[in-house]
Amino acid sequence: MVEQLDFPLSMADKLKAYLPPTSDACTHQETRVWTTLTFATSLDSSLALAPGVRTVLSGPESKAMTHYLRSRHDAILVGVGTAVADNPGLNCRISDSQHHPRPVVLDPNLRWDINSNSKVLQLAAIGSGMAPWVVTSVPMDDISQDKQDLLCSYGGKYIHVPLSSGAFEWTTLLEVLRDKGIRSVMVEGGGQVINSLLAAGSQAVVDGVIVTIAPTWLGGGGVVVCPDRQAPGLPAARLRDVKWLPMGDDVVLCGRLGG
Ligand SMILES: NC(=O)c1ccc[n+]([C@@H]2O[C@H](COP(=O)([O-])OP(=O)(O)OC[C@H]3O[C@@H](n4cnc5c(N)ncnc54)[C@H](O)[C@@H]3O)[C@@H](O)[C@H]2O)c1
Ligand SMILES: Nc1nc(=O)c(N)c(NC[C@H](O)[C@H](O)[C@H](O)COP(=O)(O)O)[nH]1
Repeated sequence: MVEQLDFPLSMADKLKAYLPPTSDACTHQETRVWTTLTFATSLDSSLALAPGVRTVLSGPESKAMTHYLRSRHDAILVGVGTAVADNPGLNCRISDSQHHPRPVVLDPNLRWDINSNSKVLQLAAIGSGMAPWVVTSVPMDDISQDKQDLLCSYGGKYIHVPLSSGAFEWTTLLEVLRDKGIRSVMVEGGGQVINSLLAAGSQAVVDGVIVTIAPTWLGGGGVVVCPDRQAPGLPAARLRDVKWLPMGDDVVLCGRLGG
């Protein structure tokens, strides 16, 4: 049975200021990709009990919110650590939405063994999601034709982006996505992706931040959101235009960062 989630319009309205403009109100989207950072965290800033462990934090209401966010973005971006740990679907399961975001997976060294058993491809095959774009630093000529054909047969592809100081540069990544028709992206995680996006040189690309905070402490050893400081003695980042929305047992924190 395909899961169906509902998110009340009254709640959706409260998130509006933190989300990409709808196509009829589109202004800046021709030139920049609207970037929303969104994830669920424990009270001790953990995304998961340990790297590689799928950990449910969101309650039903905030989970529905996350899927509403998926209905409002062209793309959903995760790191290969999340792809490997969670075997995620990365689709939209809101009952009255026909839209699925394009999954984008940062996999510089092609660590993800994506195959016909991967949930994201199974969903794409039945029209309940889209096949991923895998962003890698491996040159296309070095990716086996079988691998490329498999992804292509589901409607996905590999995209080569060179590394800069050992990582993809966010402005470059977003330009690549924009050139392929993406106008909005939600970055879901995991820890390394979020910490890299919140780094001093990158956070300016973030428009909206929507964080689910679950009333639980996961304890030491988790996957932690803890970006580097801007400089010694200076905080890493601070949100503005902040709003807190209770959602079931969780609270959802909305704010703006760069933009
Ligand atoms: N609670 C949540 O909202 C949430 C969301 C997503 C993932 N998770 C959890 O987080 C864990 C995975 O997090 P993680 O930190 O281990 O992995 P991750 O998903 O952040 O992936 C890390 C990998 O992505 C690549 N990567 C990340 N940033 C990059 C950059 N700027 N340039 C180039 N490559 C980059 C690298 O290969 C890196 O090893 C899993 O347990 C998953 O269940 C939780
Ligand atoms: N909002 C949120 N609450 C959580 O409790 C949790 N664990 C995630 N995790 C985010 C991660 O990026 C993907 O949501 C998962 O990998 C599962 O993906 P699917 O639901 O199968 O698409 N996100």
